[in-house]
Amino acid sequence: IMHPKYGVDSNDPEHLDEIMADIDKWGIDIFEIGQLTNNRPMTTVTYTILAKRDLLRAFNICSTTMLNYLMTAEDHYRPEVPYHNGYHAADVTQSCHVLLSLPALENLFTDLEILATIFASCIHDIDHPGFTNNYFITTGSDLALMYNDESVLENHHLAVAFKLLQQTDCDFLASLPTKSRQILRRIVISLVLATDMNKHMDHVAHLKTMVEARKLSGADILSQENYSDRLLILQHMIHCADLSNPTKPLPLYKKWTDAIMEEFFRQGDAERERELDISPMCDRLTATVEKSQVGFIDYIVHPLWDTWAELVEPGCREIIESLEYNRDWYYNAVP
Ligand SMILES: COc1ccc(-c2ccn(CCC(=O)N3CCOCC3)n2)cc1OC1CCCC1
Ligand SMILES: [Mg+2]
Ligand SMILES: [Zn+2]
Repeated sequence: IMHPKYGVDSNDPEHLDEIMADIDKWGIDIFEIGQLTNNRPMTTVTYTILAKRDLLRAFNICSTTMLNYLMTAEDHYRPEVPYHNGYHAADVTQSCHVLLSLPALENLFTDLEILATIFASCIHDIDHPGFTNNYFITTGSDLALMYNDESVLENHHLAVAFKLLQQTDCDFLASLPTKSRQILRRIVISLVLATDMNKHMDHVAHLKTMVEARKLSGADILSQENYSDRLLILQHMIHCADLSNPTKPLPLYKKWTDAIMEEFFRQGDAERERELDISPMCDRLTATVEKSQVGFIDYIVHPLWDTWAELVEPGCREIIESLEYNRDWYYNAVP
């Protein structure tokens, strides 16, 4: 069967063609893709990337099965959640796609590692309820009980994503040899677990160590055959993509900020309702949105991207410049 060009139907195919021409570019408008595909940004972006990278052919993946899986997975993102929905999944997937194509990373990863990274990105927040790990832990939720307070949401995203493969005509990995399936599953698990903010400091430290060691040994940083270093780079990559909003063109960044703040405020509303302490930045009555973004950039996003830039230099220069421009904009917008 022939499928639509990007895997999904569009109310305005010409316009979608124009937007999707920028699929390899940092700063593509994910919101517009969603509007042109009846809220299917994740399926549209992921299918297009897999097809463009020839990964469907490389692994003999049936397009119909791939689209069944992607549509079902996208249906398991919650549209009522302001930030952690299918739009964010599409954004992280497309961002990883661009980072995978950086010149410094050319020919470094195997097709299986690339497939795993794109799969991990598109499902990395699946069935996100719109509350943080901390909320589930402090409220003694079943989810926290299930995962013993350890990367609760990230473990849930992984379990849901792999469970969906058992649905009829959704197992797009069926054609992979068992060994490849096991390797892919191992990579996907470690990448989604790497998106837990609690792992952030260890990640940055670990990558810094690796970059320093490579510099000292004089070896070209990115010519290693060593699997664990390649996995470390992919973990850092998906974490950078997950925290890439402040590096995007300002109009997009501001939309992401509005969305995450609304999600945080709804958590704050629930905490106020339940007479719990209101989490930082979650109180809509006292929040300082601009100041919070400046702090987020200075303490989290900039150090993370600086470490990444050192690894892939000079491929990240525009991204860092965009981040610094946006930081100044929010700094000057502080009331
Ligand atoms: C555009 O703004 C943001 C975009 C992304 C993030 C962000 C932080 C960590 N992640 C990774 C997922 C995670 O671990 N989370 C999800 C957010 O809540 C904390 C646990 N994502 C935060 C953002 O702003 C926050 C609100 C004001 C300053 C910080
Ligand atoms: Mg997450
Ligand atoms: Zn995420």
